[in-house]
Amino acid sequence: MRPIVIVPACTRDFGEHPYHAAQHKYVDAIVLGADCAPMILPSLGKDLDLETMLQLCDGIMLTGSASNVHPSYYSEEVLDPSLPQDPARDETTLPLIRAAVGRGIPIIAICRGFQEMNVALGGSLHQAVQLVEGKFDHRENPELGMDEQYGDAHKIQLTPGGMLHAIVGADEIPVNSLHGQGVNELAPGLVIEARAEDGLVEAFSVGAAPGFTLAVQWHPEWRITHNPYSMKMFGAFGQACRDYRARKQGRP
Ligand SMILES: N[C@@H](CCC(=O)NCCCC(=O)O)C(=O)O
Repeated sequence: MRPIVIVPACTRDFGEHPYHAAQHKYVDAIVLGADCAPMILPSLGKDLDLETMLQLCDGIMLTGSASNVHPSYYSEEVLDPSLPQDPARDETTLPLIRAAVGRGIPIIAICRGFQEMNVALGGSLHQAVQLVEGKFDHRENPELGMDEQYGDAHKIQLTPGGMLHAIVGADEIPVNSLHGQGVNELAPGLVIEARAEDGLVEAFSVGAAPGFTLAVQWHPEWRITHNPYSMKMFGAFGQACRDYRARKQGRP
């Protein structure tokens, strides 16, 4: 039996009907990279039976999304109302993150998921990184094809001696970049695992968490089997989920 990894959905309207949706590349990475069983979790917010979901799962993946975490969660007004939001996803993931970290449930978080973790644990975001003095524009060019949009965009420097440095086995790696927002104030207790060349935090872990936690701003799920660094990251996450499941079942 493979460990179950829950994937909180984005809410989207397809025609007249609202859906709970997750992109294929994320759930595919859980299978191909972590050798776990993905299960998309409807973002029901306060109506979600959080306890049942936490009992059921052996890991959590927080995906990217074009939508932004609502800035009211870090006491700011919306800077650009034309950008998409997903309140139902916020209401689902932010309490889920806090509960899961406390229980040691393994978490891998990507892009929006990375930003959700920082906000859920008490941090804040730059709502438009490109407007911050000294920071690059980290957004993708939407006029390019997908392979170019998800291609290498810049390098990141991994924190020497850090968890991600140990997993990846390199001091510096190239990453893609498809985000307009980014970490401003890092939440208390988060450990920086990588920074971009402009100093922006690109990866962190939760220092005191009893379980595996890895949050990254880029997209390791993209064509995961073609990227050895991504396969190492997801491999470590998958092993953490297997270990968590074994402990839950009282096995060594
Ligand atoms: N909206 C946030 C997060 C950006 C993000 O997750 N981009 C990926 C969207 C498409 C995908 O899931 O691959 C921001 O703009 O910073």
